[in-house]
Amino acid sequence: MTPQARVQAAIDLLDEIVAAAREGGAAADTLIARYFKSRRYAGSKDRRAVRDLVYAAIRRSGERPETGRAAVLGVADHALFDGSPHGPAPIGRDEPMSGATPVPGWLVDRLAVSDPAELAALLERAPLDLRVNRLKSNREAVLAALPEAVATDRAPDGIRLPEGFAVEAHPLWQAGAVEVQDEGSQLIALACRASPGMTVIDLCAGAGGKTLALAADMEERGRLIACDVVKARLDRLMPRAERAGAGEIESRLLDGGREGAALADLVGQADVVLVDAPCSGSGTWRRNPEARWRLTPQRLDAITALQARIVDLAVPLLKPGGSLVYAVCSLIDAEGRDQVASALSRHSCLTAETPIPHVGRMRGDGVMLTPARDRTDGFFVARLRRADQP
Ligand SMILES: C[S@@+](CC[C@H](N)C(=O)[O-])C[C@H]1O[C@@H](n2cnc3c(N)ncnc32)[C@H](O)[C@@H]1O
Repeated sequence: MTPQARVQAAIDLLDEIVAAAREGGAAADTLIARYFKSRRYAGSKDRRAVRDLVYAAIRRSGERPETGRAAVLGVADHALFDGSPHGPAPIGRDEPMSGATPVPGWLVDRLAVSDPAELAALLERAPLDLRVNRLKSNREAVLAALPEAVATDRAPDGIRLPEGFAVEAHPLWQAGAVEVQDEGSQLIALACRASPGMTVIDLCAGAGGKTLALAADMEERGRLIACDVVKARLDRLMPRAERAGAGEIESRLLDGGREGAALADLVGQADVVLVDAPCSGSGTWRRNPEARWRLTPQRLDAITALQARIVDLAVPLLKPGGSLVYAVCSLIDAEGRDQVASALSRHSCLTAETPIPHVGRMRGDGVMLTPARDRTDGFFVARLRRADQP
């Protein structure tokens, strides 16, 4: 492909990505893979160049662009818009070009961070973090086996690797000694203070990233119950648990809207309930910058209503003295600070505790972690303790 044809390919792809973001269609990665499947003439260098251009355009623009061409005009060499065959048409006078904005305009005032360096860091490339699985190994042994790795600053089992490290091909990963997990996620599992003998419920377990960290803390003693409403996600947990040597995890599929039915026997039983709630994912834009084009005020309202409903499901599961750990990978206050303030006002039995001493910055009754200050994904986490007497 000529450089001009690569630019046109990026424009065509971005048209599809913009439409999919508007209509709730497939993710950018899926659309890129599909595009090249039907264009076998594109070599690996072409694919990489087009992909890089597409992602540069997505990262540059917090606002969903009107067209793929407006998005590409912001990142491609304008000399390539020369009208040559298979390339883009020459640039017209006053042609719209999408601006460089990290955050969609409507969200600017709703984020917990406003400093330009904090905002820019939300779109920087994310590091590759692993959690060493203490059921199989320890950090010193893994660091000795991976000379390119360094220990993370705060998560005691975390290590950080250079970009592009093929972790799933490594024998340590295949043996279950390490799991891919951002240091921020590791710190949230740590906020649960799970220990052997406890009953711990991971209410929004997904494919079990944090469940596995909790299992290591519990050393296979006690009860660890992983719940979710999506069967495909829970199904992915069991093979991971097997690889990690965490065989004692119970999993429960919940019926969305009628979750209480499958939780009835757990009322008043839990030392800890982790609510790693479904959220906008605004703290993980650096991994998924396209998510900014999909979020709308209406969608955010629906997400926050669901979060509040899940908190209300979690509270009765706590035993007196038990703790609810609420977390979102988001820096939108409505999902973090305000959600917890509202939970505390609805449930007078709860009081806020410091989630993780000396980590992050206080935000309301919780703590936030940000890419710029903490070098993690963006998170909000709070720990709410139920009074000893019911
Ligand atoms: C942020 S993700 C969880 C990620 C997971 N804890 C991890 O560490 O990999 C949120 C999860 O909440 C689940 N979810 C959505 N609605 C739910 C509900 N009503 N009850 C329980 N889980 C729900 C989603 O399916 C999704 O897997």
